[in-house]
Amino acid sequence: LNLKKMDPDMRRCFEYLKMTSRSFCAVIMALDEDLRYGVCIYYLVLRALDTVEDDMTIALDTKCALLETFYQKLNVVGWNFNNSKEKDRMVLDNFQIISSEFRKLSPAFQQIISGSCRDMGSGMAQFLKRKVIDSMTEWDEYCHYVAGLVGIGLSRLFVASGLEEPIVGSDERLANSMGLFLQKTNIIRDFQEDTVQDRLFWPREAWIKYGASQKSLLSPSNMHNSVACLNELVTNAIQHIPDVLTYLGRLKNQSVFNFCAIPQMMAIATLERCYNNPDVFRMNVKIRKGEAVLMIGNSTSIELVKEFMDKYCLSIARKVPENDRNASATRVALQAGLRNK
Ligand SMILES: O=C(O)CO[C@@H](C(=O)O)[C@@H](OCCCCCc1ccc2ccccc2c1)C(=O)NCCCCCc1ccc2ccccc2c1
Ligand SMILES: [Mg+2]
Ligand SMILES: [Mg+2]
Repeated sequence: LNLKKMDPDMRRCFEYLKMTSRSFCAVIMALDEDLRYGVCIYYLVLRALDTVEDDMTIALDTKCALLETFYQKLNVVGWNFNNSKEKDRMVLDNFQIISSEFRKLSPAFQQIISGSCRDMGSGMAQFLKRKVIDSMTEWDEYCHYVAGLVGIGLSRLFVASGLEEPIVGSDERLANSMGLFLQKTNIIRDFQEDTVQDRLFWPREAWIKYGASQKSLLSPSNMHNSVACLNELVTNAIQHIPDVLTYLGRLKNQSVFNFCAIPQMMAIATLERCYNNPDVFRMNVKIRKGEAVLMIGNSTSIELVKEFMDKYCLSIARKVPENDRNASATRVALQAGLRNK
């Protein structure tokens, strides 16, 4: 990456990427040239939008209006937002740098990124007004807005760049599943830290069978039920694996494949660590660094990815408790993931 040749504003955008994304920075930097710039700006624009969504100090009506109109700020020269208290507020404080680089992208890239931001902002506003996520269908809907749309937008960027075939961008169900698998894994893993901050992302239709409220799953006396609820949500998430493998199998460009495969590998490894694990209710369960490094080196072909996927699905299958009420559903979901050999 030739930081010398790059204009100073774009250099600053890569700095913001490094500082606000632990898990996506390296894989974005590894993308082929023009995709790298477009995806970096795409990330920063949506991270800025998400930082507004996450900021509990912004009044509800102010926040909803800002989320719904945020995409228009991409064309307001000099606009930024410096009232955020969030950890990633630097992308809002310096939004005018990000939007100035956005306006240098190709019209095709600009249209994809702006449309994605518009749809995500309106979906986020919709869910802010609902307060809780009720049914499993609403869980899929929320994850569609905050992550499925990213999979769809990225797929369109891959096609617009000429590096991937049209079907990658037109099959929105598979692209959506790429996002849902990642976001559901995050929501499952982040349960403890989200719940103590009163951020409720676990669907009521699931936890209502195991406790009086999402918070009640934190109480040690309820641990058997809490773990059963956790296992039910992991079972729901692994149902996206066949779509993920089909999507990855269609990719032709090596840098695009690595960019798409590595986050999915991190997700299945995280789900394997979370499954049937009471630590999820005490701390943020992380995969071991060595394991992550091993996966990154071995996620370069669909055959290797399928081998890794099988390894983790078998490891989860070995942990399924006989008396878990979802045991058979979990085994069926794991079989579907394995059958995709
Ligand atoms: O605040 C935090 O630190 C975490 O926030 C989570 C939340 O608030 O729920 C939550 O915020 C979601 C709203 C903003 C989405 C920002 C994003 C993320 C990754 C990208 C990767 C490439 C390009 C653009 C991207 C945009 C979050 O970051 N969840 C992590 C999972 C999101 C996955 C997005 C995604 C979807 C499909 C993909 C397909 C291939 C490769 C990467 C993919 C990445
Ligand atoms: Mg966030
Ligand atoms: Mg958020």
